[in-house]
Amino acid sequence: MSAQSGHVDVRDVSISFGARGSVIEAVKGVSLQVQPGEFVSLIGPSGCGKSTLLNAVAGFTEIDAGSLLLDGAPIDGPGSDRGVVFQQYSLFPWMTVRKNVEFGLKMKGVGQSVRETQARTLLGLAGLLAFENHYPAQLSGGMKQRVGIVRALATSPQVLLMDEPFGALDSQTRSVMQEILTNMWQRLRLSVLFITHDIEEAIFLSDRIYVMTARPGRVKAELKVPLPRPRKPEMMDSPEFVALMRTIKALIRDESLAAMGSELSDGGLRGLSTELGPEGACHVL
Ligand SMILES: Nc1ncnc2c1ncn2[C@@H]1O[C@H](COP(=O)(O)OP(=O)(O)OP(=O)(O)O)[C@@H](O)[C@H]1O
Repeated sequence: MSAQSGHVDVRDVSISFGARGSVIEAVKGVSLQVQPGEFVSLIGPSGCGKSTLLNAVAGFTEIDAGSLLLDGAPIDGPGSDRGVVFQQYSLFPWMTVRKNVEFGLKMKGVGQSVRETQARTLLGLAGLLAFENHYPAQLSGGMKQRVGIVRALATSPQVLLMDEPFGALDSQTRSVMQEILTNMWQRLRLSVLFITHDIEEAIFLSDRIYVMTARPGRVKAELKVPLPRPRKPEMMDSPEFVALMRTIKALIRDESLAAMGSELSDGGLRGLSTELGPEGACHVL
């Protein structure tokens, strides 16, 4: 089954913040795409505008220039066609797991029995059915984030927008979450735009990765991940994985150095080369 919708088109988008003379240019002239059913990650130095861009696609942040399209239609605010998952779990503490998941459907006017069936199906996929009547405070961090993902998926969005969703989790839980997310994504065939600081995570999960420059964030490179699906943890030792990891590390390090100023790079760190991965896999812009 291949996805037909969920095409995100970010065209020459610029976003700045500020008032009374002090303007911060967060994102400048960014163009990127997520094809229907594709898993795309955004990675880049801290403060380069990743969250700003994702928030704009979510419809939470206005853009100054360019255009944002979902399946050809302009994005002009939040909508149930996009599910959003943040690093903070943001569940309603007074509601049970299932009621949290049902919330978006209730807001859309979906009746009780359909809501319940849909919530239970998704909770089953995420291995959480046994916890449907628990409250968030009774769950571990990984479980809370799984509920957050299930909640974002409940309204059947075409696109899932994820901003460092596993950033607060320990590495064991994180890798289990990565596998759960990949499984759910493969079954549901939706598009994902995923932000992470973790290069290994970006490679393991993605079809393509955009590396951003230091602020104002622009697209520095676009890389295809040449690994088959389904992904297996042992692929992390493959030459392709290791080469891509090295390439992205160098690209980001160059940008972090640029952001920190030329003195540092003149003081012994200069000479770091931007090694390119497998031929054709990396397109430095
Ligand atoms: N609401 C806002 N008002 C003013 N400045 C903002 C606002 N949101 C973001 N910024 C600024 O825009 C720039 C980009 O921030 P953003 O959070 O998008 O970066 P990021 O790449 O997601 O960072 P990190 O990886 O550290 O989470 C930063 O300089 C930030 O201070």
